[in-house]
Amino acid sequence: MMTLEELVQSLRGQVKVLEQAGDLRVSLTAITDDSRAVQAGSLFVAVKGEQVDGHRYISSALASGAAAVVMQEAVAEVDRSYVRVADSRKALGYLGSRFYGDPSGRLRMIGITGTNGKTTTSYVCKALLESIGGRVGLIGTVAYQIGSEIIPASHTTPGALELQQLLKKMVDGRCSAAVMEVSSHALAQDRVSGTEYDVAVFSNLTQDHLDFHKTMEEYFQAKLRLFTGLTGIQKPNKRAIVNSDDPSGARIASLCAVPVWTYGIKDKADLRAEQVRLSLDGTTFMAATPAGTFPVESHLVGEHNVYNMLAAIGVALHEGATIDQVRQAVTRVTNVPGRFERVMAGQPFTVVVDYAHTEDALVRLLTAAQALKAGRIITVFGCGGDRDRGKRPKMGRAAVQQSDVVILTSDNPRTENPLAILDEVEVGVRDALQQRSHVTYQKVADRREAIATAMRAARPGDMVLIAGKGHEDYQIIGTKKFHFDDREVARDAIRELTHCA
Ligand SMILES: CC(=O)N[C@H]1[C@@H](OP(=O)(O)OP(=O)(O)OC[C@H]2O[C@@H](n3ccc(=O)[nH]c3=O)[C@H](O)[C@@H]2O)O[C@H](CO)[C@@H](O)[C@@H]1O[C@H](C)C(=O)N[C@@H](C)C(=O)N[C@H](CCC(=O)O)C(=O)O
Ligand SMILES: Nc1ncnc2c1ncn2[C@@H]1O[C@H](COP(=O)(O)OP(=O)(O)OP(=O)(O)O)[C@@H](O)[C@H]1O
Ligand SMILES: N[C@H](CCC[C@H](N)C(=O)O)C(=O)O
Ligand SMILES: [Mg+2]
Repeated sequence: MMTLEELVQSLRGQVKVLEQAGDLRVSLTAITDDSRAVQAGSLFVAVKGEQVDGHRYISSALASGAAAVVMQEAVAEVDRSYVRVADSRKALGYLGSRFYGDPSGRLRMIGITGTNGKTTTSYVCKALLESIGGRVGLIGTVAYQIGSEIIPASHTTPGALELQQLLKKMVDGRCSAAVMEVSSHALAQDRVSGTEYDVAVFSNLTQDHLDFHKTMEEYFQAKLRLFTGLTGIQKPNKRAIVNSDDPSGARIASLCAVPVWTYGIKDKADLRAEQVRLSLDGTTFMAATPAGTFPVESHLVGEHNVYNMLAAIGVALHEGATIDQVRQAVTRVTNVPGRFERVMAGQPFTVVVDYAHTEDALVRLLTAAQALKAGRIITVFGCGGDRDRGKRPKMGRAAVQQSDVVILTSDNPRTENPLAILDEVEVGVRDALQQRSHVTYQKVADRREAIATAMRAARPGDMVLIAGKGHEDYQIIGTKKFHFDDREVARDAIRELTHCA
């Protein structure tokens, strides 16, 4: 058990303590920022959220037996020990880290940020680091993994306390390193305060999440925090690994005060891919790195994955992997769930499920498909509700620009009217159709029906791309989650074809 005094020491130099009252030696059994989870002896941290203000729940937390409160606002009715700080959301991560034994200080911590490529890079990174020896934990969009334990992910980057709990589990589970995706939401909301990274990776920055960040500059500044945050950390041998083919990457490299390795294909980067050969079964290239130049053979498809591999190779080399370890481990990565995942059910055409849900991702997916296709490209996609509306027409345009058949459908409509979302995507579709009038276009709001329509339209040699939901095994309509898996639905639709034939 820990006292409030011990916990508050973790804020020193990080978050200003404005006021304290009561006995700070009070022992705390748990820590939470959710009044509904308070038990006798808990510390309740009142956080101002995006939806509600946690200070409103202080009385309820006290009624449930909270032993102490950390808060930002002066609240009159607190009759227990309390500490008032300048920023309770930022404090939450530091307090959590201390409560769970500063786990990030006991692991090699790899943080990966950027609009696209984080999940893929994290999977490759985990495989590469495991080749050095030792267990490697993983936190990201698809799942949280601690050894053989796999916890379905609620967020790409969990909330501050859940994150510290997971990292503690990794320490307890004798992991030597943790690879994690760090979303821009997490950086903006201080979910990773108190987490000390050894290596930070930047993949790229293109439009997404402008519902939350408002401008691209604000979005960039959120990503940048992962890199400027490295400076204040005491760990030895820190490094930033940054895609210098992306203009924002070059900017991050110039603003980062720790040693940097750049990576890229176009640029004269520290880690470079040369002689890239793409095929539907995988990719080969020569990796020119600070440790030497060597051939890489991978099952991952598309040029965008060359970037993801270079980033992961950079991390592994920095962490001490040998070239042989890297080469063997890269080849062992067969597939990242829902990323260019082939569905093979005996059909005479190619079916790919992919998580492209931004304009740039869709362009990269279609570019890969264009280079590898034998017949036409049939693209089924939509855009998520309650998310950045600005990306909708752009994705519509991108789909038409590189497909032969476009079937516009629903992604996760959430609380929006699905048809209204389609209308917004359609603005871009119609715009691009003016130049590409040969493209066949349909709108099928029901995703299952849209996938079946694509399968019926496919001829031998065609490539059907089902984009946007990747590994997701659900569809969110309104506030309800229904079971829905593009891969399963595609397989069912193919089976229907053979039944009807
Ligand atoms: C917009 C957003 O990011 N919101 C996140 C945010 O919640 P919030 O600030 O809105 O919290 P709130 O509901 O206002 O509550 C404020 C405080 O009051 C407390 N409270 C609330 C009610 C109550 O009865 N008692 C109580 O004490 C809450 O526990 C909280 O401490 O902080 C929460 C905890 O960290 C997150 O769960 C929540 O994610 C929401 C559900 C979400 O959908 N987020 C998505 C957009 C997201 O985070 N996505 C990113 C990026 C995805 C990617 O690109 O890969 C991700 O990392 O997943
Ligand atoms: N390096 C890359 N650059 C651009 N697009 C990419 C890159 N890597 C993958 N993509 C595309 O983006 C999609 C999402 O990739 P991935 O899941 O690895 O990224 P992410 O950053 O984790 O995404 P999210 O933030 O949604 O979790 C892929 O399915 C692919 O279409
Ligand atoms: N982490 C991303 C995932 C989007 C996936 C897409 N299927 C959607 O629902 O929009 C987000 O929450 O914006
Ligand atoms: Mg991800």
